Amino acid sequence: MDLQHPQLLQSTAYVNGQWTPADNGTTFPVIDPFSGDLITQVADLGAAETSRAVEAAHTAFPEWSKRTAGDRSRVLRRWFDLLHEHQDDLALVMTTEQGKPLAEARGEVAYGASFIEWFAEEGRRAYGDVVPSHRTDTRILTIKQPVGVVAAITPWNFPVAMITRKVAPALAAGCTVVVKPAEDTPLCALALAYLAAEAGLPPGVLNVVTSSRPTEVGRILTSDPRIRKLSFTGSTATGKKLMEQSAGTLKRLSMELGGNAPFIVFNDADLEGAVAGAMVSKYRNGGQTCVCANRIFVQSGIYSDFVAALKTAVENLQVGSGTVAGTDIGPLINRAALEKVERMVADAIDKGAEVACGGRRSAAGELCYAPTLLLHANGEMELAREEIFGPVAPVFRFDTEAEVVAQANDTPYGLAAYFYGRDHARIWRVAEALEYGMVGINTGLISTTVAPFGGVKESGFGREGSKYGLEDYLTVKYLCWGGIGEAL
Ligand SMILES: NC(=O)c1ccc[n+]([C@@H]2O[C@H](COP(=O)([O-])OP(=O)(O)OC[C@H]3O[C@@H](n4cnc5c(N)ncnc54)[C@H](O)[C@@H]3O)[C@@H](O)[C@H]2O)c1
Ligand SMILES: O=C[C@H](O)CS(=O)(=O)O
Repeated sequence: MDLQHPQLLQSTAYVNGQWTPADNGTTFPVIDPFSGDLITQVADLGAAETSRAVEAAHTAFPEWSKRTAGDRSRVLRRWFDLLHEHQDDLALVMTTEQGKPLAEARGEVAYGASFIEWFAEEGRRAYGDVVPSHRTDTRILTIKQPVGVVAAITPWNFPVAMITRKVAPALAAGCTVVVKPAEDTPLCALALAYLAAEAGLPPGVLNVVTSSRPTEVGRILTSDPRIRKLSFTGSTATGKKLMEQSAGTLKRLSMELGGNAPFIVFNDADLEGAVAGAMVSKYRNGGQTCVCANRIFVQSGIYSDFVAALKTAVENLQVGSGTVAGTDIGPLINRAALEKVERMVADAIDKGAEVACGGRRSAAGELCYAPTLLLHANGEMELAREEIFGPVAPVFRFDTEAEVVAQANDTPYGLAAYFYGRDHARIWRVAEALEYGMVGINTGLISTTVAPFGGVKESGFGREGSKYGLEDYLTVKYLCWGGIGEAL
């Protein structure tokens, strides 16, 4: 990997300000999903090392939490600047370990950095209240205090942004953090830790535990009483397990889980805009995002024109190495992901889907899947019930507003939904009727640090980004000040 700053490529965990190998020296491989080549071996930490990382965060908490919000903000601001200074290197690390095209990787670095900038500012406005008292001899106040030591467990699909979206508000609030990144993509997490240290973050405030044994590490992070909050981004199945494991020590939780996004196109939609929105929502990161359009519902009156235009756009997507300019779709993250996509497409075809294009592996690379458009999709298909997490767009046809809203809501998930239409009354009706945490109206791209990101139902709870994101890392303390007596 040809980095301008090779020291960004670390291969040991980061604990208490030290680059730390596993106690027994074991490592696990990090593989380039496009070439299949070994990038590097990374320290494979277990329970004992994880407990020491928790100890480090616990020890660092008093000093970090007592700093002024302004001091913490200045460190975060330097970290933000360093991410931009090293954007190209960070993007190359990301594309090499995760596979997304470099242009998307650069975009993710900027997106991830935006959470650091945002919460560097938000952290300075953790205001309390002075409350009109219920007694003349008593004064009532509230103050905001950091929740304590935070564990963050993050996925492979956005290996920078999913970490900064948690770590930035946590640090801004005065918390300290232990991060366990996904085993497929630990290198971005280690590069972020390197730059955080360069920014002046004290030892123990941010710790990164790399491991190929998430269950073993998770057991420590969910059971250690010194961890007061767990923030998790990943599949709903894993989120449920972690929630159960956290009950024993009653941890605060944020759960950013799986999705099954409907993308609805009404007859009066702007056709060109709807096609562009479907493309960005479906095929960003090769379809490996939690807010990807997972079911595309098209009203009968616009169906033929929309499908024809969408097919042309899908057929124009370029599949290949993320490091090659012009690539739109990189490899899937691993073989299991490829086999899951293949299984879901085969199931859909068995249940009546017609392949308009794609529907097969791509010759561009071992883990590449051809951008796919499936017609005549129906609710019996597995891809209608579970997130595909691949470059496959199933199209469902509908006739009425009531029918499509019912179909869109017929899922345990509730993360993101999208619809295109121009009738203002219908926009209000549908936006309010969709059971999702986030709704894109005439847009397929909704993710931004200024807005609250999160879901309902089995897509989780808590919000990341926005003015709400800091609250997940704060507690509200009520002060009841008596004995004041009457004015002299
Ligand atoms: N809602 C969101 O903001 C959001 C964002 C990105 C991804 N996701 C979801 O994440 C999923 C894809 O990511 P993934 O495949 O990495 O999910 P995953 O649940 O398999 O893994 C996520 C993280 O959890 C860890 N993990 C897995 N099992 C664990 C266990 N038993 N104990 C402790 N840690 C464990 C993994 O090592 C990884 O770090 C999709 O469902 C996607 O929708 C959601
Ligand atoms: O996978 C979903 C992440 O939240 C990525 S993004 O925030 O939608 O870019």
